[in-house]
Amino acid sequence: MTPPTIGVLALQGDTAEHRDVLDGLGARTAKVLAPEHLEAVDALVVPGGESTTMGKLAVRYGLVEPLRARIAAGMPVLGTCAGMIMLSDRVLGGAADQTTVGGIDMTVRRNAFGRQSDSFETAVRLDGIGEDPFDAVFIRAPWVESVGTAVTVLGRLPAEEGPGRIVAVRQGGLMATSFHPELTGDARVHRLFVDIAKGLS
Ligand SMILES: NC(=O)CC[C@H](N)C(=O)O
Repeated sequence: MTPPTIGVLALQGDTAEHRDVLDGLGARTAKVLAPEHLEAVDALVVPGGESTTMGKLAVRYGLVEPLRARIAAGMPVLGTCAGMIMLSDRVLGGAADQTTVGGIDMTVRRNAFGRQSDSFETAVRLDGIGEDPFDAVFIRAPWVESVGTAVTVLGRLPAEEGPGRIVAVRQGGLMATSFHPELTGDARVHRLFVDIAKGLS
């Protein structure tokens, strides 16, 4: 079986870091900046960055409908931070003209943690990556307010960070994290996603 090619949406945000982690896992990666690039990949990472800008660029590059179509057809996608917002069916605190792609039956709150904790790092237990908690970096992150019945919660903030906010989810081949798994030198979130892309998980 040929290994899947995993695209990284390169409109905006930290694309290079995701490609580095995926390359380190031996995955084949490709930049996605146009609809024809999307046709050439088997799975996609939507990185962190600024979801309003990313949404505008996705419209300008004609990627919104192709992305929705591929997601509807079952393409696995990992969305991190702004990427989580892009994959969410409903957004609270979005800009008036916020464009998302959707796919995961959830409501996220944008910039949810407020000024006091704009950025922080904390250990999060995640289903599917083993027992050791993941060192999760949150940067003006969203949290998940609620999920539909088809969504599996993979991880929540630990009790000392508040009332168990959901920060990682999966719905079929779609996976999303509030935090930036590409920044801490721990490839387990990406490994899980590569396994999903290979149909192994
Ligand atoms: N690090 C990030 O991706 C931040 C997300 C950003 N606050 C947004 O709303 O898109």
